Amino acid sequence: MAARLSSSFMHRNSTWLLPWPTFTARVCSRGEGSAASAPKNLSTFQDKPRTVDDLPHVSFLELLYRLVVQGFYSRMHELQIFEKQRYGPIYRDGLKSVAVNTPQLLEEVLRNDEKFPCRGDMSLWNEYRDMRGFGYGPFTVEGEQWYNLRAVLNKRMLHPKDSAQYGGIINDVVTDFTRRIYYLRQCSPTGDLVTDVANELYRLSLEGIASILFETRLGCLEKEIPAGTQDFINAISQMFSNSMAVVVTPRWSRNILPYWRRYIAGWEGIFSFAKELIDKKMEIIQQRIDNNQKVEGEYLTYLLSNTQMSTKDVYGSIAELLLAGVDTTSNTLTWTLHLLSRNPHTQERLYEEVSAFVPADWTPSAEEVTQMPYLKAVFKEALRMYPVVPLNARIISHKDVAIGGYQFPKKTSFTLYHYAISHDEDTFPEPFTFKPERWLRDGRERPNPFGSIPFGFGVRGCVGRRIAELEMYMVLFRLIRLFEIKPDPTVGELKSINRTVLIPNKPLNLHFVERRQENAA
Ligand code: HEM
Repeated sequence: MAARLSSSFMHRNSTWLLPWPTFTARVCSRGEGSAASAPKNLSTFQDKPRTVDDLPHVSFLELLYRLVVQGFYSRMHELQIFEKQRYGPIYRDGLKSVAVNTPQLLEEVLRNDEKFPCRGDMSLWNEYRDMRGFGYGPFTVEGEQWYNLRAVLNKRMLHPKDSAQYGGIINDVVTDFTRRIYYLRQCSPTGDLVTDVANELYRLSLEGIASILFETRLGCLEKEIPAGTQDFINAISQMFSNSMAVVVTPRWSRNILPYWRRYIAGWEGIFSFAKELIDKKMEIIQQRIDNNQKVEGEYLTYLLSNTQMSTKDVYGSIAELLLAGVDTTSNTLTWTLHLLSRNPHTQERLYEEVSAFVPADWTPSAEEVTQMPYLKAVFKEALRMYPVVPLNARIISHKDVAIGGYQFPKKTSFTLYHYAISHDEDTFPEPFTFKPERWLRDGRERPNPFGSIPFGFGVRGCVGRRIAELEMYMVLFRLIRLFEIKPDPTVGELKSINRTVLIPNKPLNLHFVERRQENAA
């Protein structure tokens, strides 16, 4: 348990990480198995139904050995592939959850999603909210309350038409970002190098999501980040970096050791920043109401004035949306730029699509960028190779289920090994090669849709998907039209490490060579 928790809350290289839930639900078992065994065939011809006891399983000690001695701790996504080779498509993992790692089994699990799907225990996050009387957000709330909250949050966000309304705001942010890229290039010795691109994309993503949620600009793309915004970024970092210590140290030590205090201080910083912006917006809305003026605005105004949500619930939801939206989007963009820099032919094909699509001096609208098949295929493929959320979970709470020919009682926890699935050789030949063409609808056979579902599935799937896609399409469109992106040979090979989201193991530098000739043409 601690291992999964720690992986979920690690902090590194100034990257702040989204916690995926920890699993407290155990597989209900009729008894412990003995040694790890070889995978068994999923034959349906057998005397009695197979149960969890018939599954191959990994012991906790073995998991510890792999993580600590074999060094899979930072490469838990690679451990998914290692275990798949050793134990087969379905087995009990070292934390006693049922691991599935083929598109077919993933589909079976997710088709059993209940009305209120559950990923796992979020009590560490809930504790702070309970202490301060803040409401729960989409990550922390469960059951019917979650369902009602999503009904509210989904509006103005989930449908492509909803996200299109933010096209103007996002384009403004992207314009500032390209300006910043020009500025950073100028400061570099070669005149075109941008160092630590992931950090720049983090600033872009935070600015983008905040401008939608708060309807205000934070200034992340200015030369110097404003102090209040920097405090907020530091607070996120502080909360995540102390989470692991809080989990592994006993409750009685909370007043003695510094971790709990720091962890809570991190949350205080996050909520006080969000609260200040929300309170400001409420004042503006109230003034307009008092003056009999029409209340107009984007997401926050909608939550505050058009829904039955209490202010404390708005605080909870906005904070969680903000935390969920930044690392995911920025790391996806980082991997995409990295892949394009290493694949000039792909980049050229993308440039052809981009430059043929709208006139050179034209800023594309949301409708326009979402109609570009190759651009979309590039992101689908980047997310297949680097699914920023490499692992997810479901607890089937209220019914017994049959998955892969095995019977499982209710409350069984399933771990969804997305990294292994999206590198499944049968579904994706040459799984480690970047081939956006796989995803084109040009008559070729398309891969199993469950082979890569980077935004999750069904009613509990990602609420920010359309906004993230729009932002990523818009920024890539503009960058590719302006620049040819080339690798910095001094960086060497970039590897992915797992810090809940997949991040690069070292800073990525890229050359942004201006396509001046072509732009002028
Ligand atoms: C490339 C960007 C992103 C990726 C790959 C991504 C991926 C995911 C995944 C895999 C899940 C879990 C879904 C499931 O369990 O089926 C999720 C949930 C969630 N995401 Fe995203 N996400 C991204 C961007 C965003 C953004 C921009 C926001 C905020 C605007 C956001 C907000 C959320 C929230 C609130 C949840 C929890 C939903 C719930 O439990 O009901 N995400 N995301």
